Amino acid sequence: MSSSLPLPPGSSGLPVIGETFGFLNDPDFSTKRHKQFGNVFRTNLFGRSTIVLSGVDAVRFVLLNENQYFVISWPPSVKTLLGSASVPVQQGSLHQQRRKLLVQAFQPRALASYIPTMTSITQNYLDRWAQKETIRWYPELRNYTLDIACQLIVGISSGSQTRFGELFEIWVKGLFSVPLKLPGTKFSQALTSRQLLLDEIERVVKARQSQENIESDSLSLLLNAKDEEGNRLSIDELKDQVLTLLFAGHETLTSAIASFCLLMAQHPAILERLRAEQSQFKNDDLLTLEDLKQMDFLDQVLKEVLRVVSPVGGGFREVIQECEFDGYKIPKGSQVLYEIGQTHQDSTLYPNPKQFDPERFNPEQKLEPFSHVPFGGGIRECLGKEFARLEMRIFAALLVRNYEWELVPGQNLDLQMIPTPQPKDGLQVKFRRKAS
Ligand code: HEM
Repeated sequence: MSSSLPLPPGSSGLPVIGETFGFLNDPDFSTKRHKQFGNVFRTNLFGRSTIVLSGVDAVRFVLLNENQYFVISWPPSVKTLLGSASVPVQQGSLHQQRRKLLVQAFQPRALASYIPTMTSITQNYLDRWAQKETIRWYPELRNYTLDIACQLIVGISSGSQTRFGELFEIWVKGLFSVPLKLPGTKFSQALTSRQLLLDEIERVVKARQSQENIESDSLSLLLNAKDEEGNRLSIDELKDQVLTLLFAGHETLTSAIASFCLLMAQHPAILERLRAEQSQFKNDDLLTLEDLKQMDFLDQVLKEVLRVVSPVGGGFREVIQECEFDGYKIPKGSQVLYEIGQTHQDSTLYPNPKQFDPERFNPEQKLEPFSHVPFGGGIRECLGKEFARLEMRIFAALLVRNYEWELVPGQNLDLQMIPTPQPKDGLQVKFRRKAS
């Protein structure tokens, strides 16, 4: 019986705040504790007793026992600001039904229809950067991914330059904050922005409903999507889902693309191999799904980027039934954190884990299930995984074909980890079009 087993080793830290401060501020918080205690340790985060689990067995255990031992758990600020209808917040059968509906915006046909828009926004940004010489790339990349998300998810052009983009940034800043509804707090500002964003989404939805020609974006697909009983999403639910997709599709992708840019600047031989692969394709900027599928080395490189710097560090779950892992009791009512980034650094899975080596993902190497989980897994696997992979491939292909960039010396390239990993000084580069 698990009740007689010991709790995992670790410390609860200070009263109330536990070890939250260290978790948020020390990039080696988990590494130190795993070294001392092994793959499982106990701590206290965000006011809750938390068990942190790392490694392939732990990830499999958590992700395959969703709804049996674990359910999704979000800090109160995230839950309120995403909205009760948002798919990452929903649980049980409703969650599964809603996923089936939303997944229609990410089917291969839908993805293929997104390629021209992704390509032209990418090309516009690349041309603009080439005229600037030196850029602080991270904020530019945030605008870039937001523009693509706004265009393809709600049909709003140049979103980052609009009032919608401004409101969105305020809303994002409140997501992981203390949920105090006092004037001036990040949380109340975000709540106000949420309402204004929902109003704007409603306006777009209503305009779309009265429009004859169908746009090629997720909103059109979601407006028409039906569940098994033939029901469509209500307008209130649609608004929450659209806001969620905008968020999920923006921060994570910015981090992933920026890591690609940084790692390629630091690994010129790999960049040269990528350029050689791209030279096999027609350089007319008209990418097709077929071309993208044949970029095998690029695919390996992007997998290694997501391993070395995982945009999402892990996922929180609440324990709904006491269970056992690795000889320890996992008590009901506590929360668990399954770790993605730490699992990707496990030297038994990835020898010399700090080294950037795309050959780890050579198709001849057999990958153990749940050892490479940048997009999570099980019934909550990332809904936008293929959208993200598509955007990353388009960006990377167009970038390496025609442009070169070098890191401005003297900047701090250490990563700030929250909310997603990003170079502390914003990734400053000299950028230009390659001489042909
Ligand atoms: C490189 C980019 C991305 C990464 C690394 C990533 C990673 C993840 C991870 C790890 C999860 C699961 C979290 C958990 O288990 O608690 C997740 C869930 C999710 N992702 Fe992504 N994501 C990315 C891009 C996107 C995009 C582009 C979209 C949509 C346009 C998206 C939509 C979602 C949604 C809706 C969920 C919740 C699924 C559910 O709860 O059923 N993601 N993502």
